[in-house]
Amino acid sequence: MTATGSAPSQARPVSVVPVIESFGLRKVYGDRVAVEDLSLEVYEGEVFGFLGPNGAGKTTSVKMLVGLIQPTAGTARILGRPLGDLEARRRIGFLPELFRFHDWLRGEELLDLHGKLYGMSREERRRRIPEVLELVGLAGVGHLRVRTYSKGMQQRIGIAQALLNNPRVVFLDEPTSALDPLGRRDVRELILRLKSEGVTIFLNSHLLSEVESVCDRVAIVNHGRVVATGPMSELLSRELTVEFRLGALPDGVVGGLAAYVQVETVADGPRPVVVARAADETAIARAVDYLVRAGAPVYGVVPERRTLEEVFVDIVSREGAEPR
Ligand SMILES: Nc1ncnc2c1ncn2[C@@H]1O[C@H](COP(=O)(O)OP(=O)(O)OP(=O)(O)O)[C@@H](O)[C@H]1O
Repeated sequence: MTATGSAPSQARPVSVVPVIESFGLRKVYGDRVAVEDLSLEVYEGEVFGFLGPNGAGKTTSVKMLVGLIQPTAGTARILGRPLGDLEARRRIGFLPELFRFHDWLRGEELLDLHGKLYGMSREERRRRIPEVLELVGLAGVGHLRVRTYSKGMQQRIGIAQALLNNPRVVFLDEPTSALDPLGRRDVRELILRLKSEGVTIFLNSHLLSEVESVCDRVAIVNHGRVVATGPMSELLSRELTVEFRLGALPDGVVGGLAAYVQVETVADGPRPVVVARAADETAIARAVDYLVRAGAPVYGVVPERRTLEEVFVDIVSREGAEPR
């Protein structure tokens, strides 16, 4: 996807103006609770990752937020307006999961149809359609029928459709599932470019390395409720494993470490190595301070960097994630 205009930038500070606010959203189908209790806030200009195991209620949540289905209970505000508000819907872009296109249409015709549905004038559509085709890397193939597109091209035209109305907030449900690694990189760049323009992105994806590289904050949902949320850096620095490389230890020093971290293994010797679990980075700093005060030479402190995937698996398996 060629990014026209300015280069992607992550430098723009994320504001604290809430663009999406939900309060106890709930959706029940018959006797099945699809979403139990969804409460979250997403701020203007951030890339927000919405994660969870299969059946956790992600798609149902997104459908409620974009006004496609009615919640059974709870409320939400998008761009400061109530759910389903037409003014807000005009400024929302949405790429549904497994979107099925009118594949007999040409790419440009499909976008024209969606432009009409958004209420865009003929003039606006004529100007904007080539722009979004260029943005998603489909310039020059808009005249071909969608049925002749590869899966990756179909996903790109879906993203073009979601950006057609110059949205202020875009919901992307699995936007890269059909894309090859180059296509994924393109979408990542496009997301960062949109963010640099102040657009808020709500990203639903199972590709956790991708989420890790692009999201400012995330929420992990399980059984239809948020079980963890926060800035990406905070989530990744929770419950770290850390290795303390020490010198000759005065008696009882390792026992005293337990006040700061959970000691897992101690390898004795002239240079003892203590491996411990720490609640966060502050706990590591306190443990180091304690060691120094207790007269233990500290030669190294090596925190093990956790991936989002490890954090996700830890949180969800602790919660229990039976398929639903
Ligand atoms: N229209 C529906 N009628 C009945 N049950 C539904 C309906 N839509 C979703 N569900 C159920 O609600 C639960 C949540 O589904 P949802 O599609 O929101 O999960 P998800 O987190 O998006 O899953 P995935 O990651 O597999 O896409 C599931 O148990 C699903 O079977």
